Amino acid sequence: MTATDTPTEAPQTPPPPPPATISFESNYGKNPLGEATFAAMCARLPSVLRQTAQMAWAIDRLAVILLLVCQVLTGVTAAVVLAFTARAMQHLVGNGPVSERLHAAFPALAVITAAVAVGRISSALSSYGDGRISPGLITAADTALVEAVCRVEASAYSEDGFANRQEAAEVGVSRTTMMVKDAQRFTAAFVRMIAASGVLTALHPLMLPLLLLAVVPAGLGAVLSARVDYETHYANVGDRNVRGMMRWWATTSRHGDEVRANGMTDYIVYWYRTLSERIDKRTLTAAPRTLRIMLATSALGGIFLLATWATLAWLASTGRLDLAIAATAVVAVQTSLAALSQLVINGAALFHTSLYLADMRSFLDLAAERAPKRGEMKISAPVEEICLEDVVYGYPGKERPAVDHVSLTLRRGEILAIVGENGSGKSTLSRLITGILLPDKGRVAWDGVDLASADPSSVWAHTGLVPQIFAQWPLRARENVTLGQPRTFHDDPVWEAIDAVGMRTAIEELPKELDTLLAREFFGGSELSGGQWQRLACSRALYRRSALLILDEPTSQMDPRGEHDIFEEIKSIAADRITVVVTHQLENTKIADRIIVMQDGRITEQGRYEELANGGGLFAELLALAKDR
Ligand SMILES: Nc1ncnc2c1ncn2[C@@H]1O[C@H](COP(=O)(O)OP(=O)(O)OP(=O)(O)O)[C@@H](O)[C@H]1O
Repeated sequence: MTATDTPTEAPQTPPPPPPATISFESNYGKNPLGEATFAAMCARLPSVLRQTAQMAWAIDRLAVILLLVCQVLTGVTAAVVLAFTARAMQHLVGNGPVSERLHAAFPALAVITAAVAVGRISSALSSYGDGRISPGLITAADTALVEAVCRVEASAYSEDGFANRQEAAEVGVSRTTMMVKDAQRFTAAFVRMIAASGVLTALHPLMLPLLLLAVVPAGLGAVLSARVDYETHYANVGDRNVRGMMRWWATTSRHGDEVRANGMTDYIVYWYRTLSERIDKRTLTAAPRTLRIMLATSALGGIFLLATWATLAWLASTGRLDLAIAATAVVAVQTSLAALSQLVINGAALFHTSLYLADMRSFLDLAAERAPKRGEMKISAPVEEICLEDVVYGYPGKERPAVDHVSLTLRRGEILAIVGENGSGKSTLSRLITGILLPDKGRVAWDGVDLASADPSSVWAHTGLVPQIFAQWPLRARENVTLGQPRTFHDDPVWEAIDAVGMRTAIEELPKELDTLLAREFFGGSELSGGQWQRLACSRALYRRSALLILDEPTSQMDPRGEHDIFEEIKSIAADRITVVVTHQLENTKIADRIIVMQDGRITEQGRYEELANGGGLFAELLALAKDR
């Protein structure tokens, strides 16, 4: 068929597959609310209030005091309004000319007006207090989450459910914004309710229980719908997490070419829509449940409210309640009703928020558990020897270890090359050498110090790593070199690292040289080519002048000159450090003092280039394949 031919019949192809169903069978696949009773859920409120208060106190004590004063004022003003309404009513519904009755009621009316004004001012001040606390609270929660994730042992990322719990915690962070507002509204309603119900009970002891019956169903409804809402959220966490990741990969300009030129757009859009519809479907199945709950509880509440008004009418019409008192009771019922409704609605909101915050807290606890607890031993430079003794490491959920009984000694001044086929364990071995991962069996020791008992930051103060997949930080060019290092007063060391990877001209051509933001997406930002980014990643590792330099496929995107420059630089600085190069470019291993060949997690050959090239093993075979073009 020629290029201009068109097929006469559309080929039969299966429809595109829907997104994979993500289900978690682990502990975290189970909704923690599944078996919680209504009473148990309500019992959470005091602890949520206490935690909110503690967190707010740590952010802004003055604002917390202001909020507390305002809550008390709200209650006092509500009580004053009701008490003086009763007094004013007695005058207003009494006998005599209207002007006289008004005159007699005037002082009480003035007090009511002043109390209402104070109530309004305290409510405005409450919003101000909340406004002062909330941003700090969100920042504290957000940074705590980012820090916790950055600090966990790298092995935690591979644990079942870790990413999903992180996603759930992210929702908790975004809900922090509601925390103070909900708590403040809840306590304000509580104080108002106490004040109003006190007055109401003084008017007639039967009124309050009836009112309570009228609003409790609404509270029950709000809590039960919050529970349904959370259940839906919980069921959707896995899908939402994958959708979020996919969204980033699909829409970031960095992968725009791959998406377009490989004709991926239609499938990605289909995938995204299908997954979103699956999430929507779960959300929609919750809607009738919520409706049923709301209708049933509203009906029940309505019946009790009718009973309250009927009782009031009966008390007044049978003379059991004075008319003036009955009129005040109407106001007190309205006030109590509003306060009680606010109490249950905000209580339910607080409960709702607390569910998400509990996820955040439990993730932070998990992250704290997974934070390195290795020991206090310090590593100091220069590092003379790194020794791996019968090291085994397997990723969670994998049957076969990625590194299997490896013993190896690296000495200062040596360049070690690690080669082997894909998946043979080269990167895992380098992660074990740097102490990013700790072995399941065996030990890795730097100058005799077992990394399992060494403070990891003291280890990483002496490492420089160029990983296979490196970050292109949206920072200035200078920070892309110095990131992770203390600042220097001048740029000479930065330029030195840039020269070492042959990037001087490219950086000088940037609009603001070292000050240029390396992110094309942002105004004033610039972009580097793939190879230039890789050179910059190498300069970042070289700049550290570390005792251990590990380069995992450092030149895969570089032109021959860049590759030559890097390897020359590696050779020239090798005497002071231990250098490890992981590479598939076997010619590059000529610079190594020793090459190890990995197969299925084990070292199967080692020696110098010439020995291995003529040794008739895997190295020789791979070399022959590389030359057979
Ligand atoms: N984070 C991870 N979680 C689970 N398994 C992993 C993880 N990283 C690697 N593996 C598995 O461990 C084995 C060794 O992987 P490793 O990345 O060390 O190989 P490699 O030799 O560096 O491969 P390549 O040449 O492709 O870079 C592989 O089977 C891989 O699937």
